[in-house]
Amino acid sequence: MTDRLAIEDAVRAYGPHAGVLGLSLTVAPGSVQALVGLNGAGKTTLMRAVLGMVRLDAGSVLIDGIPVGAMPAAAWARVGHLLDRPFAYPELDVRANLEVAARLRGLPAQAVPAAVAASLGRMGIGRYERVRASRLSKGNRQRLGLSAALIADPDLVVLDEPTDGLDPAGVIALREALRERADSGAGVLVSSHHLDEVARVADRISVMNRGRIIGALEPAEAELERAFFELVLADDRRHEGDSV
Ligand SMILES: Nc1ncnc2c1ncn2[C@@H]1O[C@H](COP(=O)(O)OP(=O)(O)OP(=O)(O)O)[C@@H](O)[C@H]1O
Repeated sequence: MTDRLAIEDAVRAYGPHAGVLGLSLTVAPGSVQALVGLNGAGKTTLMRAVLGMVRLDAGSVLIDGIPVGAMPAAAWARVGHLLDRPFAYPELDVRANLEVAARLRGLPAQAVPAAVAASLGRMGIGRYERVRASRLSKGNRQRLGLSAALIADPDLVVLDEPTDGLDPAGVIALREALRERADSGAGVLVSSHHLDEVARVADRISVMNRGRIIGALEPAEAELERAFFELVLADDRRHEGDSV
C-alpha cells in the first residue's frame, strides 16, 4: 500500500545543527505519526517541506506517491494542514470561513452545507458560527483553523502543535477528529510538545533533535518524559564540542 507520506533523506539545512538534516519518515494510511522535539529541533521546517513551503536541499517528499513539487491542485485539496497561526478571513464569520475553506478544498457547492455543519459540530464552534473570525478568542481561532483543515476529510493531515491554545475540551475534540480521520484511512502527521497528549492519539512517536530523528517512544510507555530526555541528552552528548 502506498504511504500517505514518504520522506526520504530530506535535507533543508540552516546550519550544522539547524533545519532538517537527513531525515526519513513514513506515514501509512490509517496511522497517526507524532513528532516530538525541543524548540528548534526542526519539526516546523520538516512540515514546511512536506507542504512544499520550503524547497529541500536534498532528498524527497512524496504524498500518496507523488513528489510534492509535481502535485496537481486536486491532490493538494486532499491535504489538510495547519502551521503557524491559523488562517482565517478576519471579516468573515466562522460559517463563511468554513464555506470558503470547503470550496477551496474542492467540495462541490451542494456538499458544502453538510460539511460545514459537521465541521462546526466536530470542533464545538457551532455557537460562534455568526461571529467574525477577528473577534474569536485564541482557542476558538485555533478550533476554526483546525475545522478548516479537516473540513474536506483529507487523506493526509499535517498539523504543527495543533493543541496550542486549546482548552481540554478542544484537545479531546481534536484527538477524536484525528482518530476518526486515521480510522477512515488517512495518514496524520502531528507535532507537539505535550508527550502525554500525543501518546493518547499517536500510533508512533518519533523524537527529533538537531534536525534528525533520533529514536522513537512507545505510546504506552509509563515514563515518556524520562525516555524522551534520555534520547535527547544522549544525542546532545554525542554532539558535544560540535560547532553550533
Ligand atoms: N528560515 C530560516 N532561516 C534560518 N534558520 C531557520 C529558518 N527556519 C528555521 N530555522 C532554524 O532551524 C531550526 C529548526 O527550526 P524549526 O522551527 O523547524 O524548529 P521546531 O522544532 O519547529 O521548533 P519549535 O518547537 O520551537 O517550534 C532552528 O534552529 C531555527 O532557528
